[in-house]
Amino acid sequence: MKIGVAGAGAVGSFFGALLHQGGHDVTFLARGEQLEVLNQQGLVIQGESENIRIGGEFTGDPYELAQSDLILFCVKSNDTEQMAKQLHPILKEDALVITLQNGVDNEGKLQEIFGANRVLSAATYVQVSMKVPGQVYQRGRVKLVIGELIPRASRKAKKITEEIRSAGIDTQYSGNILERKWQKLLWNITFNPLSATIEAKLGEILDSAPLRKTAENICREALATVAATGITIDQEKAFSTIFSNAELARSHRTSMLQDRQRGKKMEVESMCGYVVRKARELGVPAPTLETIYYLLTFMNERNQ
Ligand SMILES: NC(=O)C1=CN([C@@H]2O[C@H](COP(=O)(O)OP(=O)(O)OC[C@H]3O[C@@H](n4cnc5c(N)ncnc54)[C@H](OP(=O)(O)O)[C@@H]3O)[C@@H](O)[C@H]2O)C=CC1
Ligand SMILES: CC(C)(CO)C(=O)C(=O)O
Repeated sequence: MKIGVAGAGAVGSFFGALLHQGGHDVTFLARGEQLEVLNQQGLVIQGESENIRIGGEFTGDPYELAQSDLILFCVKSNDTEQMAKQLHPILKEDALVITLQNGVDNEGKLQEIFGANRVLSAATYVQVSMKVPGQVYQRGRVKLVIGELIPRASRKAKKITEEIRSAGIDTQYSGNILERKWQKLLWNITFNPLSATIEAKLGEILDSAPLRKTAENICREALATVAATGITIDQEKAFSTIFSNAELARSHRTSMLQDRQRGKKMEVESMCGYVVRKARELGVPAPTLETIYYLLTFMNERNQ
């Protein structure tokens, strides 16, 4: 399959590299220093058990993705519309776009631009960061759960799941991907905004009584919001899974913390803003989350 990676940062470079290794023809769209280093040295993945270096096609020109059968959509959510509008006029009409992004609001934005039928979604389980350009540092489990957003695209989602699995990536199909993405969002909202506000790794949040209590409050508020949307989630089970999974990622700097430390705009709107607005709309009190949302919004504005 011809695959274009739209946004070869941590997630895009990592999954693009695995697909390249698995025999797919992958083109990585990058920019700035990242692109310069990729062109000079190739891409290095520093995994838990091995380091791999891959060559491949690295470009700053979106037209080089025009012949892709599949786009791995991996920019931060603040860049979703801009990247989608660049790609839409140049892609083949039957090319599919799969979002590996966190949150649950990129899907709708992509469907509006590419059409409902062409967009798939993935819940992305991986811990990756770019310590220096051209090098992705990966820890923890690697897994994708893929699904369609409208029932008539299920055949496409199953086919893509198979293609990605056959490249050696643990990949599952889900008939209810948005619920799965909400579950991932619950994890992210519990830790990403707090970790970015106080610049702490997950282990520090888990070990400090006041920080842990704050994370628990956020988690409870977000769980109540999800319940009010009508999605049925076992709240106690979800709560304990979120905190036990965090134990497995103690040394991870969340992607939002990475953005803060690199002076990049954080994904505040698609993560906190989205849930805060949903809570307000549904009459669910979410004071902790709302406060963190205001603090992060201030930080994003100050950095612009
Ligand atoms: N990091 C993680 O462990 C995980 C992240 N996620 C989610 O995955 C998504 C991607 O995260 P992550 O990979 O960490 O983010 P990164 O910032 O590392 O990657 C995004 C990349 O896209 C590039 N980009 C943006 N716009 C363009 C453009 N027009 N042309 C070329 N390149 C462009 C960015 O460049 P620049 O840096 O110049 O802006 C950056 O290199 C997010 O939604 C995140 O929440 C999900 C699971 C785990
Ligand atoms: C914490 C993690 C790695 C969970 O997959 C994540 O989604 C993020 O850093 O944004």
